[in-house]
Amino acid sequence: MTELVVNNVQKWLGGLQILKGASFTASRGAIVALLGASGSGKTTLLRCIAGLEQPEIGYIKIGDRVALDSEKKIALAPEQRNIGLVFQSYALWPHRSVRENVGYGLKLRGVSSADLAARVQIILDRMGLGHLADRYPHQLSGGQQQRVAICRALIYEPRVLLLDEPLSNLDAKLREEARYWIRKLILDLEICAILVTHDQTEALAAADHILLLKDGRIVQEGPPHDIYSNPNSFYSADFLGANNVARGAITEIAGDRAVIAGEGWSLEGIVKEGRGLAAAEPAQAVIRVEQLKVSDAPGLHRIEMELDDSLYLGDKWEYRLRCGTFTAKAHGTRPLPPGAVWCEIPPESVWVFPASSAST
Ligand SMILES: Nc1ncnc2c1ncn2[C@@H]1O[C@H](COP(=O)(O)OP(=O)(O)OP(=O)(O)O)[C@@H](O)[C@H]1O
Repeated sequence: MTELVVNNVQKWLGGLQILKGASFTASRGAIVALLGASGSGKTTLLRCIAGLEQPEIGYIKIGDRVALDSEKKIALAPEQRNIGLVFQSYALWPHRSVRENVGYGLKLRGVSSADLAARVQIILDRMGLGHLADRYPHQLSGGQQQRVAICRALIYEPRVLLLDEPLSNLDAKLREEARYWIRKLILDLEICAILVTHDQTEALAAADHILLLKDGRIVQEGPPHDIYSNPNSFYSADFLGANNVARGAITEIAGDRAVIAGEGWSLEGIVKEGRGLAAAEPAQAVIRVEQLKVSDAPGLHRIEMELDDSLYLGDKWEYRLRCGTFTAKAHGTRPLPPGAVWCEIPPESVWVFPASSAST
């Protein structure tokens, strides 16, 4: 069931157009990640949904209420929108206890103290914070503070939960745990969540649907697996994953197959974005690091490369490889001596784009 409709949202700030027509829908029991480089407009879009920014153009519906309709001059205030907001900084009140932090919004809305106490206790217990109700924020760990911030947003029973980089203040281990339990919580509560992140791993792991933003536009959207395995532009391909990028020129092209080559190397690949690709034109290819397989013998789709070094990464080894002007990384389970190796690069994993598509 659709809980959030965002249509053609356009926003100017300081004379610049920051959002250039964002449209998407989100359903109950699903997490949509707004992913993109710094400055791509993720937070601005979230703030427009929350009502903290007012777009000059656009339409936003939350549940069954129209929150924004620029044509009809409708713009609901944040507290009328039935949303919960969690900020990166958590924004807890330092001089209020956990119980007061979570319940304060309800108190302002005139909820009776008995009802308020019961609702606060239920949500704190649910999040494993019941025993910390009388503590103050400075007496809590970062992870606990984050849970309090989420309780405070959920206490209103919002239709849509908006999360702005909620995990970025946690250390790496806590972050992994937090994205698991936040996902579980949202699925259990069957609410709709919009998660702003610049961390691709977080978006891939936590979201059901990713919107990839660039310069105020959604340049690709889809389930994490689709975005990862079928990027529609160089930006999408290069933003996600760990990649090797080969820059050269097209030497052959027929349909969706092309050969890209540079000084001392040549690779067969598939054309992911045909616009502007022709023989002799500059081009670039993205190859996910995990697609390269290093071996010691020639074979189908194997090219000879020079192995410069093997770096120990703990759970694997990283090989630094070179073939003319093409340099690459690959992974393996053991260190290899420097020298000539054969590297298997299947054409399906060599995604060819025009050189100019770096900026689109
Ligand atoms: N009040 C403002 N006045 C002018 N420009 C602004 C204002 N707020 C944001 N911007 C600009 O809007 C663009 C988008 O900012 P936004 O914070 O939405 O990006 P973001 O994708 O969330 O980035 P980050 O990951 O760094 O938080 C940036 O170029 C930013 O400098």
